[in-house]
Amino acid sequence: MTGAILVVNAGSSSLKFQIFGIGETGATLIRQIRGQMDGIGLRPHLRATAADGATIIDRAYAPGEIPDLPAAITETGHWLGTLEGLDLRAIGHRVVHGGPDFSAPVLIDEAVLDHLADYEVLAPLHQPNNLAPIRLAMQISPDVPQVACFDTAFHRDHTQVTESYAIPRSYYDEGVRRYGFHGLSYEYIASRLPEIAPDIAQGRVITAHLGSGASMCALKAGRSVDSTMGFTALDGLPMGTRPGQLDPGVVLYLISQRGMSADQVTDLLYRGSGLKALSGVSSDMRELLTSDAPDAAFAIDYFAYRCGLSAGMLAAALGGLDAFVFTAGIGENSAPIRARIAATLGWLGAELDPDANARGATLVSTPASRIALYVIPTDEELMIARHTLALIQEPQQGNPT
Ligand SMILES: Nc1ncnc2c1ncn2[C@@H]1O[C@H](COP(=O)(O)OP(=O)(O)O)[C@@H](O)[C@H]1O
Ligand SMILES: CC(=O)OP(=O)(O)O
Ligand SMILES: [Mg+2]
Repeated sequence: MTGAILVVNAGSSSLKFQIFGIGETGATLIRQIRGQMDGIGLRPHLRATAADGATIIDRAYAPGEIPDLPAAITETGHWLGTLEGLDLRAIGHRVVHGGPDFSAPVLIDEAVLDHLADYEVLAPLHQPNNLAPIRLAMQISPDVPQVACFDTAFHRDHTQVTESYAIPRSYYDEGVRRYGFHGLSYEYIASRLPEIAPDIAQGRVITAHLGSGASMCALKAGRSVDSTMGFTALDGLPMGTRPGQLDPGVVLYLISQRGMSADQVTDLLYRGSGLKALSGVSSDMRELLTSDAPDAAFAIDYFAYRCGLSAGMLAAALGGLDAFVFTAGIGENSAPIRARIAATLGWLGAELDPDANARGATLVSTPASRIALYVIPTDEELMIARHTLALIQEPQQGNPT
């Protein structure tokens, strides 16, 4: 082993991290530690396991101890600092928004960091949390190179028709575009498909990243051709606390008729909508599935219905569909939600195998299904580690700062 790479992935409801050893040849990554702090502000829990599955830490906190992501970053950073014998060669970070200027991973310096801070307004739930650990590491370990890997980068070869809004072109030129997010997850899934389903990897695949944030991506021969998210991570599918697709007229109404400020609308759309608002119970799909509240069932109906609509839209973008992949927290773990969504794909010829689905098999469709249905666990952290390793070995800062 020739040192290690720490990967940090700050999502909207969790802080995930992994440590990879770099193999002797410098070309391989060996997973050593995988962990996350989740339930932030609700039921905070820090867990980490070694490569053999042994628990290294399993600690629950009171909600007030870890009320938000910054507190999770501080606590997790403190715990990582107690690990002995860690020969860190680089830190790779998930950064949600790369805007128009970053279409590939980049080595971080002060100028890059300032540039990325400009995009905080475009991803208020994520970008500040993505940048905070970078600043912290710059202070603690200024000599360790840090790499930013973007959610938006994998989608950056979309055509201009896909990427545009029908508003004056000058807005496109200044960066108002449909970017799409969860790109590291989709890039990882695209890298797995040739191993899992070589016949399908070259075909038309919708991948549904259903977590606390949720989106779908249309993959053609492993490349992203469209996605449900846009300029920000608000568009598309309903999410834990975000509404998904919303007529912009609703925003105008909130401002002009309800007198809401930009901050109030931001808070409503990023933190006060989605499953949480519809159910009145929780933003967490696990809690909705076990709740007896009628509004929890309504929120699930809404989620499944909107997933079906988006799948239809992306199937049109692909000109047909060969496979559908479920991934992320809900997609990987919830058989009932997969069943609900698979039912919305019935018109395309999808047929779920209920036993395989209940078991959480990789292939969950029947042999007769015209569309193959897969469950593939995502690994954004491995994708980040791969990019980080590539960049520290051959630093090319192709992006402007
Ligand atoms: N067994 C499960 N059944 C239903 N939902 C689940 C299950 N396990 C996790 N989830 C859901 O996954 C979501 C979190 O997904 P995740 O991909 O970890 O999100 P993020 O990275 O955005 O924080 C939560 O809504 C959680 O309820
Ligand atoms: C972009 C986004 O919504 O990310 P997450 O799912 O981690 O909230
Ligand atoms: Mg996530």
